[in-house]
Amino acid sequence: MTYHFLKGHGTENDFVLLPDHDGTVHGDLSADRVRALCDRRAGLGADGVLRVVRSEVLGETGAEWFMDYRNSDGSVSEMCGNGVRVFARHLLDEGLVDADEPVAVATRAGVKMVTRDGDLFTVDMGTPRRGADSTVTVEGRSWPAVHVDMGNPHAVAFVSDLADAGPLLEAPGHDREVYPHGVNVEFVVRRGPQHVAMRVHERGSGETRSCGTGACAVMVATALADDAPRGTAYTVDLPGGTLTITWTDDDRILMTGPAVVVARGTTDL
Ligand SMILES: N[C@H](CCC[C@H](N)C(=O)O)C(=O)O
Repeated sequence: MTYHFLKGHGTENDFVLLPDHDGTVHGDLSADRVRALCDRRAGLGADGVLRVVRSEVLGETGAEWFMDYRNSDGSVSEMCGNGVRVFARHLLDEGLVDADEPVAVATRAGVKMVTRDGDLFTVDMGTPRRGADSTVTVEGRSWPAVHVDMGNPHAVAFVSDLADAGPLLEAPGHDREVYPHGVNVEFVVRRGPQHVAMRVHERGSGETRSCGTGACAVMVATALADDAPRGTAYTVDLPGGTLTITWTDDDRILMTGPAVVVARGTTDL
């Protein structure tokens, strides 16, 4: 069966978007099909899939549109920060939402509000939650890991050099009691005041060029270490680009970055 897709990315964290407004095209979006779509040789290639479906179809509320996010291994995740910017861009590009209002996107981690300013999109990522800290390991080396939950789980490790994380071809060792459903692991170095750089091994996708929720988790861990006042903006450099993250006075995380749609087409996958 042939159907439409779009390809987009946010700081080179890339996604296949599947319009499925009434849920009748991809209602049975299986892990196998997600893996086939994300395959970078035999498929379209992506870090994940964003299914575009009306919330009512899934019994969700809070916003007209629901971002059904899947990792490239087919697993389901609660939230995707770079993805929600691309998702909001798509809704605006297609005239599916009022361009004069913030875009509301329902997700498994609640409703996210997205505002556009030219080529930049700002997402209210909600309130970060701290969990039990632990340790992550790579090739026999270990580091303390700060536990930040952005609707999905993160373990943030400060390292002296991003190369310390090694090739990141497999998931870093982590405490499965602290992270029973797996974890996104970020490695961070300082670049200056309110300025860090990171790499990430994503649960279900492997090392990616960027991770929006991961950048938020990194900012939270760094701001806590700095005892930074609320309202301080941090610059987070990722292999795929730069995001600006702010922790507001009312304890919410705002993430600002680009979102582009690079292709539209049809596929039989
Ligand atoms: N790339 C996404 C994160 C996906 C998280 C997913 N790997 C998980 O299992 O939580 C982002 O921009 O936030």
